[in-house]
Amino acid sequence: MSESLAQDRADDAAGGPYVQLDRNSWAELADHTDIDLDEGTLARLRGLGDPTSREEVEAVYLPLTQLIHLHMRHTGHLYRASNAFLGLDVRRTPFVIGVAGSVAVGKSTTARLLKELLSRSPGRPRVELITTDGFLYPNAELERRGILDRKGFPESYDRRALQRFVVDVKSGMPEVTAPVYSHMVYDVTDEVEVVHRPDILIVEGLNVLQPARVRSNGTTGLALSDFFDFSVYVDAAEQDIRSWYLERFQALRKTAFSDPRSFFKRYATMSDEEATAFAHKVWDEINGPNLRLNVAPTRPRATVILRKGADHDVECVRIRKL
Ligand SMILES: Nc1ncnc2c1ncn2[C@@H]1O[C@H](COP(=O)(O)OP(=O)(O)O)[C@@H](O)[C@H]1O
Ligand SMILES: CC(C)(COP(=O)(O)O)[C@@H](O)C(=O)NCCC(=O)O
Repeated sequence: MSESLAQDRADDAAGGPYVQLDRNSWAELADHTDIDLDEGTLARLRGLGDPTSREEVEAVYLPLTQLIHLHMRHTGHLYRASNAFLGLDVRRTPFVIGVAGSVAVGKSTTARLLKELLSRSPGRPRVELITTDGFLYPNAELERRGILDRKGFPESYDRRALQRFVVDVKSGMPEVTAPVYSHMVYDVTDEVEVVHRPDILIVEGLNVLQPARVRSNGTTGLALSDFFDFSVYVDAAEQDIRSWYLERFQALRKTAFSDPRSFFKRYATMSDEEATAFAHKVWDEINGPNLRLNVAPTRPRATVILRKGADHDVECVRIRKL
């Protein structure tokens, strides 16, 4: 048994803050209302190599959408009542959802599915999604700081700018811009994304559940997750995530890497052995250590943990009850 699974079991035995439901018990919670995704839409939302099926959407993502909707309704009531008590004339505050997990675990598919399903839920809320990679420091700055081989580690992001972005959206600013990262050029671009007062903002990224940093004087500030109303951690065993990463790397060689503009274009023409050795190295020296040191330790901070099995299907769901 892995250390983290053993810890989960110990937490359960001690009556910990989560309730764990297996896939079937979780699926039964859905009331099978009107939300449906056709195969074409689902194909558009899936990440490369991600096999998420309609059955998975129904069994896992519909109950999750309903649970989020419930939280959203009650959070809305609470804000309104609290603002009335304080005599504040504030517009509705966007409901912010964080989606965290390792590189290659399938966070993007989860985030895109939630965006689509939530926007079809009662009241048809306007949902916007941003990924945190736009807030990575540009390669030149990472190089200046000596951390170009630490892309994805917490220190490789402009955390202050990311937090400012979420605070600005949450405080109702009419237009808030976020920088855009390109996997193709392997760097932050000059493009920006503009978020216009959504009802729901989804923030997806490796480190969105990181706790606040301790300042040199021993005090702590606010963390990005202090502005989340709900969060999802997409979880799986590291050996499974590692093999999804390696398979995706091979698939990218035949697709994105063969574009002459791709930063990785030399891996498209390299021998299989050399390319595989490179992908192993990136996992073993960057993404694996980042998962173990920084990403996985934030898992207990999530409202919901989706635990995937080796076939990518969610096997069980843990929900914070306290
Ligand atoms: N080098 C790359 N070139 C093009 N697309 C990539 C590259 N690396 C990752 N991607 C794509 O970027 C998205 C985000 O990947 P990642 O950060 O690993 O998160 P996750 O797999 O959890 O969604 C995925 O859709 C993936 O297919
Ligand atoms: C861009 C990422 C850091 C993910 O960023 P996120 O949107 O999760 O903030 C990751 O997908 C990645 O490309 N890591 C780089 C590992 C490497 O140096 O190749």
